[in-house]
Amino acid sequence: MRIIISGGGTGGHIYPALATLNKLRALKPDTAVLYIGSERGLEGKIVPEAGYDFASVKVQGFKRSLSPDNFKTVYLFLKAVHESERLIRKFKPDVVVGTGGYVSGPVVYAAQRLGIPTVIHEQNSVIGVTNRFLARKITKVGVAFPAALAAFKPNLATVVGNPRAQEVVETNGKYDWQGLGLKAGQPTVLIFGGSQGALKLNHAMVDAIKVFNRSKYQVIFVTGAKRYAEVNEEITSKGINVADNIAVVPYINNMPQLMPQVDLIVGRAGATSIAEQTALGKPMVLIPSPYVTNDHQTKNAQALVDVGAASLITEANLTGGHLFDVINDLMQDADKRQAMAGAAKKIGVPNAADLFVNLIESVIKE
Ligand SMILES: CC(=O)N[C@H]1[C@@H](OP(=O)(O)OP(=O)(O)OC[C@H]2O[C@@H](n3ccc(=O)[nH]c3=O)[C@H](O)[C@@H]2O)O[C@H](CO)[C@@H](O)[C@@H]1O
Repeated sequence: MRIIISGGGTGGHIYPALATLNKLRALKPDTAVLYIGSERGLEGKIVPEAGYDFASVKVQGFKRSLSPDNFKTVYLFLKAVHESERLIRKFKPDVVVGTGGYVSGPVVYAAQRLGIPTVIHEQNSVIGVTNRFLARKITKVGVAFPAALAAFKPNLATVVGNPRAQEVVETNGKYDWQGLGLKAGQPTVLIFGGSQGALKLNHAMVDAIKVFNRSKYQVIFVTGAKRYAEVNEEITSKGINVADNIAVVPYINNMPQLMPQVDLIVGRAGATSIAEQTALGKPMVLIPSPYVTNDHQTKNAQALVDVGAASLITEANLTGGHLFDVINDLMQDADKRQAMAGAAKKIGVPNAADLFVNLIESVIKE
């Protein structure tokens, strides 16, 4: 099979694409792959590191207000369609797959213009702008949440879960705790604000370090790569001591190895993170980002709170003290964590990569 895949901007769109490619390669080692991403997104670093050929096009998002910048967005889009057509003609894929983010718009649209089968994956329960645009001419759609089915024409979309969920479930092996300066076999909470880190969560965590210093469990505080320097400055300028049970790090490169090992996960309610955490059956504290389209993270989080898998903190109520109290209560209560873990696991889709790969193969056979 020859496949072009595109998705990017943030990890939530990139990791499902990579998990799909990894599964395809495991099943069919001779699969030829080209990943097309944006020039500025995280994919420019993550994809080549994962060992896939990478090409980039330049795109930017629409501003919600009437802004002259939107003319530039349209111009870049048309240019990216043209460039994608050139890449597609050269690579000759059997199928072109989009996993969301602005960049997948021109790439999948170009394939549609050239009459090549196209598949998109929607990670969220509320369908994104790019996927809404592409849906008009799409061959097949895989969605993570049943709630997203209604956004597509009948029989077009299938629930497949999120391919990255299967990847974290199938990854085993030891984690290098020493690399984080922590110990293996200790109760541990993992705190991260999506793939880019979250400003308010970081501030709250810096305030909470003083109290976490005295806790009997370990804390991994992931700041987001771009925010690492500013978090360290804040820690230093406030004269805060960081005890040995706490690791402050910019990014976790090997999340599928780490996530299964931790006892509680605290973070945003991005769809891909949630898919991983439910498939693994992890108790969660979610602080949904209020800055995303149609407030979809609050909907993602609420669905988990409703089934008893997560506790919710709104960003408006997020302080260091409150964050510590919620985490500390759960870390003292193994029964509660176990009940939440069981509820999470019930809604996880641990075979999502198989399901999505089958969907992709079905359009080629058609
Ligand atoms: C601000 C924004 O637009 N957020 C969206 C974006 O979030 P974002 O990119 O933050 O996505 P998610 O939280 O869904 O996924 C983050 C991914 O990055 C990984 N990870 C994270 C931190 C780290 O240090 N290492 C690491 O590997 C996680 O394990 C996960 O696989 O895409 C999601 C999926 O469409 C959406 O639901 C989110 O609303």
